[in-house]
Amino acid sequence: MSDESRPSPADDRPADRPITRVAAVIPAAGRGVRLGPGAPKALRTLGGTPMLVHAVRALAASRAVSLVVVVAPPDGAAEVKSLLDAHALPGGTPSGSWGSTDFMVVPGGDSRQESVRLGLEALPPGHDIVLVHDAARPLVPVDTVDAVIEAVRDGAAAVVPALPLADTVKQVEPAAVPGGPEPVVATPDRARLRAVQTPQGFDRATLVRAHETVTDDVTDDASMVEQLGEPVVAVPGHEEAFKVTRPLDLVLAEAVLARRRLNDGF
Ligand SMILES: Nc1ccn([C@@H]2O[C@H](COP(=O)(O)OP(=O)(O)OP(=O)(O)O)[C@@H](O)[C@H]2O)c(=O)n1
Ligand SMILES: C[C@](O)(CO)[C@H](O)COP(=O)(O)O
Repeated sequence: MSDESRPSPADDRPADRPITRVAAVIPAAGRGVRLGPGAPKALRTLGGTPMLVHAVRALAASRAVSLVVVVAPPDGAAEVKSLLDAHALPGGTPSGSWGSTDFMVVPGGDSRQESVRLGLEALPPGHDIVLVHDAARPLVPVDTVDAVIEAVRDGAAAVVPALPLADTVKQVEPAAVPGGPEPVVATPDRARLRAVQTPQGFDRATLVRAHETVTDDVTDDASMVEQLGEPVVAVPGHEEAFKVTRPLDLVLAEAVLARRRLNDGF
């Protein structure tokens, strides 16, 4: 069975635990400059299917996720809506819904942070847990999505999936001339560092407050919650939740998809 259709354990909660509805915001408005010339990154294909469709399927694979808000390129919301309608899950679901997961599309902004904020503003009431997931991480396994949801349901205000580093990391000073040697000033203890992925999961009120309060340009939502002084916890991430950023990442993503298809026999 594929990761896209595998049943999700995230709803197997004890009977006394209240149901908390989960929504996901998928920022997909980036241009993909580092990937090179072409369509906006989220609309480029992997295995013949747009990256964004893989990402929405990955989130919708969790039974806990009842709404996905896709944040499209600023002038591309209608195109993205048509694309998602055309790729709705098999079974003849109505427009705007993939199985038991509804979706909506809103236009994004100039930065990831602004796009996430616009997605959050569009969220209807009734979803108390919000995941934020990069469209550029199309192959995240459902078990990782569910682990993040579980940690928020267990009481964490902010949760990030994260992996230990494979490389030693150096802190450097800027080079004297562009492209020149960069003086190394420190080697942080790798054992205490993590590479952070998405989906990141939040208590909705905390995430909204973070986006209302923090004005610095930051690269992930959890760091905004850190700036509020609220605790953020890391849970194990997954190698297949990597971000498609540069051309070589596309090669890896195609290989992962091909392996899944071989394993699943389709
Ligand atoms: N104005 C922006 C910029 C980024 N993103 C989204 O944020 C996620 C992570 O960003 P990144 O991988 O950096 O994507 P791009 O900004 O498209 O890449 P680049 O920096 O190479 O242009 C992606 O899903 C991207 O679509 C967004 O919604 N709105
Ligand atoms: C949110 C993120 O994917 C966590 O690793 C990352 O920070 C996005 O960074 P980018 O520079 O926008 O690719």
